[in-house]
Amino acid sequence: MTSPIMRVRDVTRRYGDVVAVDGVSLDIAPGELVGLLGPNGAGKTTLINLLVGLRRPDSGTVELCGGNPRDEATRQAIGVTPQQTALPEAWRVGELIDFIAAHYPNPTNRDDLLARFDLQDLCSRQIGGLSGGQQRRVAVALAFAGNPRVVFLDEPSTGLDVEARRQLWTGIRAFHDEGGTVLLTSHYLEEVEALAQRVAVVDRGRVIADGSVRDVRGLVSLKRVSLICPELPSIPGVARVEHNDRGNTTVLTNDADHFVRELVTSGASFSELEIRSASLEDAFLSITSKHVA
Ligand SMILES: Nc1ncnc2c1ncn2[C@@H]1O[C@H](COP(=O)(O)OP(=O)(O)OP(=O)(O)O)[C@@H](O)[C@H]1O
Repeated sequence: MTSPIMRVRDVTRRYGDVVAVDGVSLDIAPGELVGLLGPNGAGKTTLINLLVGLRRPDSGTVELCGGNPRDEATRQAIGVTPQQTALPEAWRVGELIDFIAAHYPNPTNRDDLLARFDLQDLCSRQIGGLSGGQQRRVAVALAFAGNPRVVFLDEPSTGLDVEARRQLWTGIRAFHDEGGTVLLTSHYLEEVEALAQRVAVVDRGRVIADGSVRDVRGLVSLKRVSLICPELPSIPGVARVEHNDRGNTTVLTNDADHFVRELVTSGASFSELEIRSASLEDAFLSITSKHVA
C-alpha cells in the first residue's frame, strides 16, 4: 500500500478549556481529494492548521509528505488558502502571483495558473479594485502558485456565485487529475460532492464518519418531520427525536412515509405535520447521536 502523504495519529489540540481536536487519527493517500465536512466550530480549521504546521498538537503526531509540517522543506511542497485572507490592495494580481511563486523552487507557470482559474482578464488589475468573489478566486489560485504536491483549502468557495464556484472547481479538479492531493473544508455538501471522492465528517473535534461521498449522501437523505404530538409513540426507523419548549416535536427519519403511516395507525393525536428534507446540520446531528450512543 502507498504510504500516506498526510498521517495524523491520536492528535489532540486544546485552546484553554476547549478541545478543538480530540484524539483524531486520519491517513490521506497521495492523489486523494478529501473533503472535511462539519458544523461551525467542529475543529476543521484547527486540523488543517496542525497539518500545515501553523499549530503544534498537544499530543499525538502529524506527518506531512513523510516529514514534519513545521520544516521548511516539507512546507515547500504545499499550498494553502486559509478561510480568511487579506491580500495587498495596491498590488496587481500578476505581481502577487510572481511574489508568491518566487518563494518556491519550481513554481507553476504564471499564464498556466491564470488560465487554470480563468483569471487572465484580472492579471493586471489591482487587488483592491476586485470584487470580493474575484479576490477569493485569486486567493485560492495562489495556493497552487508554488507547484505544490498537496493543497489545503479552507472554505474555498465562500462568497462565490455559482459561476465563479464552478470555475474554481475546474481549477481544483485539473490539479487533482494531474495527481495532486487536496484537503478542503466546506459547509456545502454540493461542493464536496462535486469534487471529493472521500469525506471525513468532523464534529466536536472528532472524525465521526469517514467514507465515500455516497455514504454521506445516504446520511442526508434523511427527512425532517415536525409535528405537535403530546404522546409520540415509539416508531422504528427514527434516527433522532427532538422536543422544543413550544411543544413541537421534530423527528429525523429515512422513511417519512413509513413514519406517518405508523403514526396514524397508532391512533396518537397529532397536528401541524410538516415534512422537509433534512439539512446537512441535521445529518451531523443524526450521526453524532449515533456516534455517542
Ligand atoms: N485561537 C483560538 N483560541 C481559542 N479557541 C479557538 C481558537 N481557534 C479555534 N478555537 C475553538 O476551537 C474550536 C474549533 O474551531 P475551528 O475553527 O477549528 O472549527 P471549524 O470546524 O473550522 O469551524 P468553522 O466551520 O466555523 O470555521 C471552536 O470551539 C473554536 O472556538
